[in-house]
Amino acid sequence: MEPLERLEKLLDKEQFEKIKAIDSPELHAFLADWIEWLEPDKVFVCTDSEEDEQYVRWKALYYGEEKMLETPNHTVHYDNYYDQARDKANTAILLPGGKKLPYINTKDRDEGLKEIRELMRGVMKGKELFICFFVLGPKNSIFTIPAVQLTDSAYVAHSEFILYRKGYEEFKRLGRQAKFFRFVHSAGELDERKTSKNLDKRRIYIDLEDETVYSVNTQYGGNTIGLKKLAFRLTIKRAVEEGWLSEHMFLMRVNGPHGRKTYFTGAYPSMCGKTSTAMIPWENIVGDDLTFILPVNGVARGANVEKGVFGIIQGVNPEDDPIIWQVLHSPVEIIFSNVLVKDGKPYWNDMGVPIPDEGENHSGKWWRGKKDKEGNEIPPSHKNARFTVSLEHFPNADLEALENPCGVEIGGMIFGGRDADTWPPVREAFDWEHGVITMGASLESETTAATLGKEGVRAFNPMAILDFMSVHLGDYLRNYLEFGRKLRKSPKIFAVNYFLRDEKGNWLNHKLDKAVWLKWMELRVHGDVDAIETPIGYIPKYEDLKRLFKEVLNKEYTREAYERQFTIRVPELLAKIDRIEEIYRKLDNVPEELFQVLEEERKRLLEAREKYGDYISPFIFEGA
Ligand SMILES: Nc1nc2c(ncn2[C@@H]2O[C@H](COP(=O)(O)OP(=O)(O)OP(=O)(O)O)[C@@H](O)[C@H]2O)c(=O)[nH]1
Ligand SMILES: O=C([O-])CC(=O)C(=O)O
Ligand SMILES: [Mn+2]
Repeated sequence: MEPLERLEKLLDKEQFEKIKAIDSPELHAFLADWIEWLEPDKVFVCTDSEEDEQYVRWKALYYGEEKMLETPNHTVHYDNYYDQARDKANTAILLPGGKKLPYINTKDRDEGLKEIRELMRGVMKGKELFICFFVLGPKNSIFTIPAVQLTDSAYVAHSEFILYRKGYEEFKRLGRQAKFFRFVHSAGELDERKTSKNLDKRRIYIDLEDETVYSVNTQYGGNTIGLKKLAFRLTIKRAVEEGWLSEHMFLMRVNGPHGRKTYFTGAYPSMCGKTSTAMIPWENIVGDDLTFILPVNGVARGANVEKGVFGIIQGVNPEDDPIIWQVLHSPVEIIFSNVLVKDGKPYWNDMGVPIPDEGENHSGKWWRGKKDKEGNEIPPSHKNARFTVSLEHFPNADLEALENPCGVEIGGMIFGGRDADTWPPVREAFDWEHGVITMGASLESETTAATLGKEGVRAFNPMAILDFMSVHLGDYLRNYLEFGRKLRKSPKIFAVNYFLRDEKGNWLNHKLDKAVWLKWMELRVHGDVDAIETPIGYIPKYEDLKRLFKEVLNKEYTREAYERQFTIRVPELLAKIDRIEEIYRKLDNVPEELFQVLEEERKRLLEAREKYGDYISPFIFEGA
């Protein structure tokens, strides 16, 4: 039977008409196959109408995946206590013939497909299937990629309406031309709290060949929201094949002197400051997690893949994050996940106001001192608890940049991670290659609660993207290096480190100091200030930072603080180069210039040590 005929039998008339309006036999076949396989009781097809979106919102409440909070338009969603973060161990890239790729969890494609299909057979019996259409990137633009999501979780569909641009009309417009991504998700069997039950059978499999991702027995957004980190694996591959960049980066506007607007991207691993940076007062946010960068007439132009924020809520407080705080306390549409709720109000760790001693949270009924099965005390909210909200509600969102079908010109690209003792707070690369290799490709960061497993372990994480990598690292880096060469004017590359500590473990910087680093980088993009040349790149001059600290934060910045933060730590830097080189030596197919650039940096550090010792004050380089 033809797919459309099968669909006519599977769907009620109204839903069938919505599908039939899209002229795509490929889509019809995909839908017919999967609806027959998943066996939902009911199917709902979402168009771009407000009515259909409203239906999904309501179903999330009706099925108990979300509950209303006191403030209108606010809801709370819980994931299973053991389903609070991305599950790296059970996420795999499917590759034909059991091919392996370094640093990537791979699985034989046939085996993986067989396994996941088995797990999904009839999994939606008794449930409703939502079929949703979205696009990645701004609509009708050089960045746009259409995607269809099948899910039995109204929470997942609801989250996607907040986070992505609607795509039903785009599917209709493109018809057979659409080269679309597909996502098939089922939360699986649910427990009485409406959280996924069969976590031992949690699987997330990415099929690059069919550009399809399957996810089952999980609800946590990072494992389930197709257009977010699942699509990301697919776009990384497309980008490498087509010569552009798909990155784990925020996109923001830094406001320079006399109304000058300069756009920056920043790649930091999960829970390492992308949202906090893009949301910093004084500047404007375009995106906080995923950016596409295309070469357009010799210029790097970037666009936010998304239109909303799935942000970490722990630590959001009125002083450090006034804008997020304000939005979270206004009656706009927000899903809070895995927070503490008491009398209809959400609470989270380190929110800077008193938190009740009991309520409901990700562990069920909660009271202070409650322990989990492992004997660990359960905090009020999970460390990876999040809020989901559209960017349009943020007073600091640069909506023009967000919707620009040509994206915005990127002036600077920043790399950073959790690094207690090696990199200075901010520095600028000598050039594209130097930045890509010694900053991006050499990124290391301590692990966080955004993934299941141990926290605080220093880990190699090139471009903050390793968790999502879907191609050989060598091919990825070669594409990066070539990308810069295609440009008339390549963005300047910078590295930041917000997480330096002293011997006692205290932070060397305040959370808002990044505002100063951003202003300095903006000036550097336009050559407005000089800098000090060191073996690892250019660092700011004390006088410039002193002035900026005063102007931006109204703070005195002492020579002692500067010297401590910007000391060039030669032993740590050399040890890092050794670690990174060793990693890349073990891989085949790494661009040769990576080793040259690392070797040059090592030589500069050794020469400096010869002259000035292990720990070199920035004032020494300034005088040299
Ligand atoms: N010490 C310190 N902590 C910071 C700083 N900036 C951000 N953080 C902390 O870093 C954590 C997460 O930061 P986010 O900005 O939400 O992380 P993200 O990079 O957007 O993460 P994902 O959404 O997981 O990709 C929060 O717990 C912040 O409190 C800083 O300058 N200093
Ligand atoms: O994908 C997620 O779960 C949230 C996120 O941004 C990340 O972990 O980088
Ligand atoms: Mn992220």
